[in-house]
Amino acid sequence: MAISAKQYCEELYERVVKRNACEPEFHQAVKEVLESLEPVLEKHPEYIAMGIVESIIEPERQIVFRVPWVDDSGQVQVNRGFRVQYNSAIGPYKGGLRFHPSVYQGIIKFLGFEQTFKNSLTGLPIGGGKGGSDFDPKGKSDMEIMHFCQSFMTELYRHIGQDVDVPAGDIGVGAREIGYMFGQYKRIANAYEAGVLTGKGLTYGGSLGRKQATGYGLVYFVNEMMKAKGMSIEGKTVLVSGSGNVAIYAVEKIGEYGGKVVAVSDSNGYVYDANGINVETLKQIKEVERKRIYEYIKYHPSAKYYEGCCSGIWTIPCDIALPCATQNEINEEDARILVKNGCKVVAEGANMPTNLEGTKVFLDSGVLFGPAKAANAGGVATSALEMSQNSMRLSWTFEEVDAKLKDIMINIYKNTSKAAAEYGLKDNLVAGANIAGFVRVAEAMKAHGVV
Ligand SMILES: NC(=O)C1=CN([C@@H]2O[C@H](COP(=O)(O)OP(=O)(O)OC[C@H]3O[C@@H](n4cnc5c(N)ncnc54)[C@H](OP(=O)(O)O)[C@@H]3O)[C@@H](O)[C@H]2O)C=CC1
Ligand SMILES: O=C(O)CCC(=O)C(=O)O
Repeated sequence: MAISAKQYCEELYERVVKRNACEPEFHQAVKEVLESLEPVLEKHPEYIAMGIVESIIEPERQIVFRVPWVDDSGQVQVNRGFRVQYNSAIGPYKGGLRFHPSVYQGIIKFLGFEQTFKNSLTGLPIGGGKGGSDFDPKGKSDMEIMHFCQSFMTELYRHIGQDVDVPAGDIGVGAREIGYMFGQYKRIANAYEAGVLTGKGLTYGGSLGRKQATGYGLVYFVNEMMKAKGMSIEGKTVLVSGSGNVAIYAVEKIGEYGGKVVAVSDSNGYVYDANGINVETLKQIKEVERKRIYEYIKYHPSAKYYEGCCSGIWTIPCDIALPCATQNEINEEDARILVKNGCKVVAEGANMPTNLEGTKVFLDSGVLFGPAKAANAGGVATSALEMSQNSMRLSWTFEEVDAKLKDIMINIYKNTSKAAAEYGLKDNLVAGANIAGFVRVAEAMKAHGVV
């Protein structure tokens, strides 16, 4: 007798844990997806019979490499580099590079796995991938960053290409790092292949609007979620964790919609400004000076700085919470405090910032919850728009890119809520995003046969 979808998913999850030991973030990401897919697999047993679920969990290729470089004191340093080419059913592998000391195989795998579903949700032809290194950019000189990026690309270049695998930025990787890596790629490959990386500078093939896209897209998604329930961002109090690329442009767009962000953070602490976080100050400190968030109170002495990582920010009463720093920054207790203090909307700018228990608290409490795969997909979607412009050798205006981004986020909201409702899970956008993201990739894999 055939086993039920539930039993299949439970047994598969056990095998995943065994085969990928000591990778808790990866297990967490897989568990959430398998739980969401149970009703789909009941209705479509062919996905089990054809091994689609098992295949989608297994990366197509995992590359691990040595990254030697020389620091400013002449000392040789050796880091580890990763690229996980997760799934190419619907397009070339696509996803960012993360430079952070916490990076190891399990982090890159969870990110690559989630990226596959996210990229599918954008409706654009991009497969899933992710990479990075345990290199810590903090406190490094510009020369050290350049030497590291060049060494990283000296190995990575042989695995990527504009029709093969297209990396971009993530934590610790912005336009500066992409610039150094692009320069090294061009030199080694002896080709001006503009579409090999995205998030490029505007003078050499970058797209207007890419820098803003993840944060802006997140707020477009929040706006759609709230509009559908007769609510609006205007006049709402908002918390944004992190103070990097995603956080800065989420703060900016919330302000444009009439909301007030009262706190932002970094891994050392958070700043509370009852007058509303000043986004120009934030850009000055983080994008120009590359300093810590406590510098904010030097510009705005009435604001307060609280030392300590990372839950403190979630104790501030708010209407909307936007976690935009890193994985598992909201646990069950943080979620309970947010709900108790009146938070009605949570949308994930970071990847997997809420753990499984925290997510359950939000869903059970009727909080409008926008999961990362859907809510932060605006960044990679705009990367795909950058690839299109590179292929056409054209540049769209900021307004053109931003209008396309907005349409994409509106469609992601529609498709995730429709998929949730179709399987009797109305308003559960976690399930909706996993289901809608899965089905598109699964159908392509089915068409390709066992490959
Ligand atoms: N950039 C993009 O286009 C996209 C990014 N994302 C996700 O958004 C999140 C933020 O990325 P992005 O803004 O690009 O990265 P940045 O490097 O620009 O900023 C990261 C921010 O998060 C904080 N942070 C990072 N790690 C930790 C940690 N372990 N504990 C506490 N705070 C931490 C950083 O503080 P500190 O400086 O102290 O380390 C910093 O304020 C990530 O989860 C990323 O995967 C998702 C989609 C697209
Ligand atoms: O723009 C990209 O290709 C990747 C963005 C990213 O890393 C993400 O969506 O998590």
